[in-house]
Amino acid sequence: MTLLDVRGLTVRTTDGRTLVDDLSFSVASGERLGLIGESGSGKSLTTLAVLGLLPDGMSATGSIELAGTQIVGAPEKRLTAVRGRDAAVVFQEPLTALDPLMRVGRQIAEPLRVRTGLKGDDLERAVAHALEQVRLPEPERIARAFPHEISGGQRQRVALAMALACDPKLLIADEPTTALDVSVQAEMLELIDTLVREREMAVLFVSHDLAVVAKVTDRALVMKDGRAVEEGAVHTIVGAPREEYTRTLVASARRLESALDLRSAR
Ligand SMILES: Nc1ncnc2c1ncn2[C@@H]1O[C@H](COP(=O)(O)OP(=O)(O)OP(=O)(O)O)[C@@H](O)[C@H]1O
Repeated sequence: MTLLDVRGLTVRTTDGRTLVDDLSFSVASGERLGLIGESGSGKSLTTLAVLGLLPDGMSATGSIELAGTQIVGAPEKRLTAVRGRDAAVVFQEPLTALDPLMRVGRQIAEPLRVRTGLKGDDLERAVAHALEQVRLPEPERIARAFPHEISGGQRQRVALAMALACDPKLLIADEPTTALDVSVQAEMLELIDTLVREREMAVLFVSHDLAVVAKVTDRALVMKDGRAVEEGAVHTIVGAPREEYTRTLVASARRLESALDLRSAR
């Protein structure tokens, strides 16, 4: 069953620049699609459009159907109902999602309360459980902390716990490991992979890094200058890229990988 169906999506600025150009793709329930492309290719704007979160001065045309709801042109009330329940997002920078002045536990409690109706001690236990699920040690301590009192990797886990709190059908992950130290990137990727598999959740995974996309997704869509260049199974894209641009991405991922191998061998 199709969960997300994007047809002819075009994002323009009010001064007439086209940043996403006639893009079409779909994601089935439980499927994992990677959006890959260099910086500026339009990946983030595409995911923001899916959530109806385009910045001021930009508008979308075309069609985005998410779990049966038309997002393009939808009133804010309809978008609020969709966010969290049908699709939730983890951004590159966890502080985007977190309120700096609110304790972590309260930030997770709010979406949990809305979805489950839990209160008091039950809600507190559910918060601790949500923190344990993203493998945070000492959940009670983390729940009492403010975002600046925990590490970047822990903050990203908290942002993931918030995104998962409403049990969305689609998780959008926009470069979720890019801002993290290399040492915790692999752990975070593994965690996202495990949690979405357990929940049979669909994923739209955005990255400029083909190696990362290959780890978490089944299919990938390659974007360049706001357009789709190539789409297919990840192993086909990596093993036999058809387009010149994709070949360049694959080659640079290989170069990086071998450079890292050389470094770790030292
Ligand atoms: N708020 C904005 N105002 C004007 N132009 C923007 C804005 N946000 C993005 N753009 C432009 O839109 C294009 C696509 O940006 P987008 O952020 O979607 O790319 P991306 O592929 O996600 O790259 P990155 O990984 O660097 O975020 C770029 O040319 C960018 O400069």
